[in-house]
Amino acid sequence: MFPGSDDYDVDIAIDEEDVERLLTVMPADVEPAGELTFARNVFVPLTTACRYTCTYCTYYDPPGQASLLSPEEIRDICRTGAERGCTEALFTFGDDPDARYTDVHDQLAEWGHDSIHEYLRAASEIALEEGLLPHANPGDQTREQMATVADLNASMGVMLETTADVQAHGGPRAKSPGQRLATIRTAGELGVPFTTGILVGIGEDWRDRAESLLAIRTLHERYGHIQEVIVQPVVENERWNGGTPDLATLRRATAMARAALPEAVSIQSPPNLAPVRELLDCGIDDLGGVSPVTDDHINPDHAWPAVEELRSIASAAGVPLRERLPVYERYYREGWCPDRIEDAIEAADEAGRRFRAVLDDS
Ligand SMILES: O=c1nc2n(C[C@H](O)[C@H](O)[C@H](O)CO)c3cc(O)ccc3cc-2c(=O)[nH]1
Ligand SMILES: C[C@H]1O[C@@H](n2cnc3c(N)ncnc32)[C@H](O)[C@@H]1O
Ligand code: MET
Ligand code: SF4
Repeated sequence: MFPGSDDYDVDIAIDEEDVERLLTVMPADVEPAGELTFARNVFVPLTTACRYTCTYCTYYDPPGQASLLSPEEIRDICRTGAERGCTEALFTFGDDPDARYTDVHDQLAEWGHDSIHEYLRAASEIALEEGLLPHANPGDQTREQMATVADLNASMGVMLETTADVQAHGGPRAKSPGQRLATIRTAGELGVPFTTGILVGIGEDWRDRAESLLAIRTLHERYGHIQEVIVQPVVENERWNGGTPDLATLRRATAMARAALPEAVSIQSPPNLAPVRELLDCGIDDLGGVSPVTDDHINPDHAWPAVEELRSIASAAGVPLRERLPVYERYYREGWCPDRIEDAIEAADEAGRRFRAVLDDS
């Protein structure tokens, strides 16, 4: 059905009638949300080594030049974040650095790790020790890789981006939609609360957007694990001059996401990349993770707004702003969280950091 589906044994059939219905959805057809949520995080870019070469991405460095954060650097970032009231350590970094990056491999081996996932496990331990809840998005993951870190993560994520074969993902080192769908499925099988989303403006058309959202819905219907769907505009940078979607496109794509997913699944718009004030009537109910401490290392030209700005946005929408944890409340209540995560939430409360109050503040 989707490019690469067979390679990863992904069995998702999209109903043509559902596609047609989504293609008619406009902003006026969706209900605005009753509140806006956000999370406070620190961005921990473990490595800029990446197996892929997405043409819109300035994050990755070529072999020989890639960075690798040391355990001490990870601890420093997490400690500062905890001191500044953050709840989440966002581990998002280059996808599965392979044998092309021998220097990265050698450094990991010197620190006693066979793979980036083993290192991610160690990094998640550090975050927990410093009082933060890990949320890892290392891109595509095998079941074995995800299982290596799942018990130390409050939630995990990968952007589906698109189910279409687009040139931006092309070339010899191409992302495969089938592999990304398989990653989202694996999270469902392992019971990991999950964040995903679409990247708008990378060469996909309206039908591709509808099919991508329906593929996410299908996996959520099977496992119930999708906590939020990000509708993210691609933004220009020194590698990407393919433009950013115009407002009408972004409004329609956001409304389409709202219409495609059940109400319990949040629709997130990133306030440093998208004109969120113009999207408030398109069904968004979450503003994602913002950091008082670190840059958005993926889009460093786009600074996070301060929480005061989020408050002003919510007030423009006439709805309350509520802080949340990286794991959504219902998953915590329904017992999805691994023991270590439940313990960390409890320990934060005992230390006066009130993680449960963030959950309860609804
Ligand atoms: O699951 C993901 N979360 C991403 N997040 C996290 C997200 O905004 C929230 O922290 C999650 O909603 C946690 O629930 C980002 C946060 C940033 O600060 C910058 C970039 C991203 C990108 C992603 C992403 O691709 N996937
Ligand atoms: C964390 C997510 O950031 C997205 N990402 C990478 N480069 C860009 C860009 N130029 N604009 C917007 N999003 C981008 C990818 O979809 C990745 O999954
Ligand atoms: C730094 S981009 C986010 C993580 C991963 N490389 C991906 O594209 O999915
Ligand atoms: S978007 Fe992620 S997978 Fe693509 S090149 Fe950048 S770091 Fe690698």
